[in-house]
Amino acid sequence: MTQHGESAGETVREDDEYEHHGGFPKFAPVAAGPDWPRFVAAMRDLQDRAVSVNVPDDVLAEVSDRVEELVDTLSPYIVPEGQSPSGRAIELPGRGSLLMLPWTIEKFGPEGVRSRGVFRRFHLGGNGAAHGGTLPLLFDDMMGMIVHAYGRPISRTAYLHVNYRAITPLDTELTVEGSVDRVEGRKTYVTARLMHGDTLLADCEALMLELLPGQA
Ligand SMILES: CCCCCCCCCCCCCCCC(=O)SCCNC(=O)CCNC(=O)[C@H](O)C(C)(C)COP(=O)(O)OP(=O)(O)OC[C@H]1O[C@@H](n2cnc3c(N)ncnc32)[C@H](O)[C@@H]1OP(=O)(O)O
Repeated sequence: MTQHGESAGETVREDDEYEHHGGFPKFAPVAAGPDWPRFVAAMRDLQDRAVSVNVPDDVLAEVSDRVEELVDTLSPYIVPEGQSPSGRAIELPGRGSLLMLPWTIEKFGPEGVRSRGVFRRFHLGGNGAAHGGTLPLLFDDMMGMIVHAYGRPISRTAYLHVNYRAITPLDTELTVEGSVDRVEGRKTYVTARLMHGDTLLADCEALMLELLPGQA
């Protein structure tokens, strides 16, 4: 058997590598346990605090001890990609993933996807506006979901073009909506718009390329 690489100190065989690395992992939706939403919500609050406080040294030392304890408590439960509820609990804000914007999907189908939510203090760029880098994160995840909801095979973003049309406020309910414009062979062209009421904040066009067999 051909040997391709090392993982966590173990040699990975070709058949294992195909299953875990050589193709895109197969994700299945999951119903997260009752405390997962609470855990993720508390972690989001913690992130907000982490970027917004100015803490006395003694308080910070104590908090750091407790955070390090939490990290140690969770460490034995690390699982491979695709096995955590994170990102797979589609009914939760941000699909239950701390990385994703904590937005809730309102519409999900071949005609398009719409999601609603707020940018929080954690997403602050400058002068009260969302950081410019957080919009592509929102759009890129939307593009993946739009392609998925359209029934296209797993595709990767080849490009993502964002036009920033107006300042994106924090703590303000916004919507993002998009759909497939056209499909040309492996290429799916997708567009989406970020709105505050009737005001266009940003729009985005992406080229999503269907993966070839074996492409990751
Ligand atoms: C669990 C329950 C929940 C379910 C509900 C949620 C679902 C949720 C799903 C999420 C699904 C994941 C979504 C991941 C979305 C990412 O964010 S992926 C991460 C970001 N993207 C990447 O890392 C991609 C990196 N790039 C690559 O891997 C490779 O470049 C690609 C994109 C696979 C393409 O490589 P390739 O297959 O070798 O393609 P190549 O032959 O170069 O080009 C093919 C054609 O596309 C054109 N093309 C390629 N790149 C470009 C470009 N940048 N601009 C213009 N044209 C281009 C070429 O010119 C060529 O055109 P033709 O000559 O055929 O006309």
